[in-house]
Amino acid sequence: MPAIQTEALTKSYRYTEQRPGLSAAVRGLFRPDRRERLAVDALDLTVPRGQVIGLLGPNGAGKTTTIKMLCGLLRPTAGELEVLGHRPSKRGYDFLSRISVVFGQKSMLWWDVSTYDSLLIHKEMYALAKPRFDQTVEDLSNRLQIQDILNIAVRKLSLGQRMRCELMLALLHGPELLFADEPTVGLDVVAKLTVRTFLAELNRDLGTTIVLTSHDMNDVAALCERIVVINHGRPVFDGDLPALRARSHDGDDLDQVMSKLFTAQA
Ligand SMILES: Nc1ncnc2c1ncn2[C@@H]1O[C@H](COP(=O)(O)OP(=O)(O)OP(=O)(O)O)[C@@H](O)[C@H]1O
Repeated sequence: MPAIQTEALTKSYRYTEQRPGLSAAVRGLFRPDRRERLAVDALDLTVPRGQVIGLLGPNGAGKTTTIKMLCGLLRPTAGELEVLGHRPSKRGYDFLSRISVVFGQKSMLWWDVSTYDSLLIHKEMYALAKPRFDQTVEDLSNRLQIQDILNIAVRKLSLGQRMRCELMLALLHGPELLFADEPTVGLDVVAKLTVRTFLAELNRDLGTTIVLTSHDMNDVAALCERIVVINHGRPVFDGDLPALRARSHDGDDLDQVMSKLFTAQA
């Protein structure tokens, strides 16, 4: 059974267009201008277990929407979806204890308490036994080099420190599948390298399946054995790094290859 299997997975958002100006805003109260935006358009995707896949695309391509459906945070509008043999939107305990998600742009840590306190809350949520909890905390904090900052309030951490703590919290319960949505956004080169090395080791040592989104092609080149590029919610490329590089002409670097891929399909 693959880690992820989708068939014609579709999500459209309904929203109300806000018109500029006071009188238009008042008119809008009585006659709202309802619109629909197709964010993910009949996506077919199969991800085998143990794969590190890069889900790439321009801003607004539908990457975050796809990830939110895969982890059950959003209900699809249409299509079929199975993740680790489960229907994600049911949000069953067995499913939730086998996956995890980390967002570079959104914190899952409690802001006013230390990372260690957040870890203790997750220990209870996932019913982890004390010896396993202690062992995992020691192992992950060594790998992420955060032993010294576990007891500091999260709001006092730098972005790079917080991101490493986010990863630790996300992985405390030993998920088989990790969704990492822009985990290196805003990080300096040293912090980016630490996160990349950590994710590579996680996949190599524990066989964790990883779905990564990133706008940094160095992350993708270092980590992803497979790259799926989506635009307007549809795949426009599915292959490995050499196949992506093979699209390079006149010495284009990977950013230029991606840029051409985005605009050609727009
Ligand atoms: N709650 C919402 N209501 C209406 N439209 C939405 C909503 N959330 C996302 N969208 C739209 O859906 C499309 C896909 O958005 P999504 O956030 O999935 O893109 P993305 O590929 O993750 O972009 P980025 O790289 O900028 O994070 C965009 O056009 C966005 O404006």
